[in-house]
Amino acid sequence: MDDDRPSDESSEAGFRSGFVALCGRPNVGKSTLLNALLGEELAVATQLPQTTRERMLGIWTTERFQAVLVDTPGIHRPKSALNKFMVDEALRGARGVDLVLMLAEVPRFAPGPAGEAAAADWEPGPGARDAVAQLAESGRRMVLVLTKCDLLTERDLLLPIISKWQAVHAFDGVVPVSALRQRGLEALRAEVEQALPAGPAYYAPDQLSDRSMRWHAAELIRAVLFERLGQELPYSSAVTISEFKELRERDRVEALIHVERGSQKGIVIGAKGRTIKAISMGARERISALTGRPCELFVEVRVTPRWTKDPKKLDDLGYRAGGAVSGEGSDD
Ligand SMILES: Nc1nc2c(ncn2[C@@H]2O[C@H](COP(=O)(O)OP(=O)(O)OP(=O)(O)O)[C@@H](O)[C@H]2O)c(=O)[nH]1
Repeated sequence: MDDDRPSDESSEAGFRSGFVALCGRPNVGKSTLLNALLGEELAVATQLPQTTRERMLGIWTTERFQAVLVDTPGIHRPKSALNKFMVDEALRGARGVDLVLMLAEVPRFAPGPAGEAAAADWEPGPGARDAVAQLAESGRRMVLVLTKCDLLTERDLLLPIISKWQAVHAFDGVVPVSALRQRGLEALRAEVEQALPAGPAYYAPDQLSDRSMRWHAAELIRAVLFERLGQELPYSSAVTISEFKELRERDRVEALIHVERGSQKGIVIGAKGRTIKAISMGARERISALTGRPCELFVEVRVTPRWTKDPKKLDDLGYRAGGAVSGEGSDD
């Protein structure tokens, strides 16, 4: 990345700073890890794969370093224009960083001898291997982060899993974590610190993300929408904010949920408007928790036919290639 930091003579000797990409297949737990490291719900984390659509910078500042975390959409084989956009975003996110964290979920095995036998035969899947191969092309330092380790039935299985991964790629380090249980985060912190070059912070120490509250509000509404309707409304919805006003006592937010068909609009609204009401209430609480202020939220549902298929409509809804990270146009 271009170094556009102002020279800061007052920066502490020994302070480090730089960029770290969080990469991996969809649903491996990138957003949950980012939120665990930052201690806030900044990135949308749901049970459904591919809920992260655009890159966002999470700013992780400690006494010793500032790591600018690039949360990328999952790397997968794209079919639609939206999916292609997401994969391009992920690979773009890995370019020019100081460290790539390749996240992979630990495999799950039954306890006992049957599980041990299955573990002996286990190999990382073709999708994850593809992702590693694509990321390796960036030539960056790459650490494997084995996620969701709380789901591992026996700790003894960890070493064989790690050696199978090391046969796929010579990673610069391997860190098992559980973001949900806050385990392994210290070891990860040490890996990150070690990979960052000496230099002053890029952002103010209290800044948590490069995105506006407006953007986070749309993401949080999308998170609630996915949680409530994920199975019924897979990936055909988008959220835009038509107004975000900071009033004296509260924020006033007007949002549009875009779906592709009239029938989907009916699902989002629900019988007697119950679903949309529940979505608004849930999202209002989450926005308030992030801003620390009361929030008044108005949500409307609009049909935008075929928006996931049409690059022009993606652009209109804010999924703009390369536009997610400010000042990075020269990377494209
Ligand atoms: N048990 C367990 N579940 C986890 C952990 N981390 C994440 N999960 C769950 O895994 C699911 C996916 O997590 P996300 O953080 O949304 O994954 P992601 O990689 O950002 O997903 P994409 O949006 O597809 O890129 C969610 O249901 C999380 O609660 C963990 O440490 N342990």
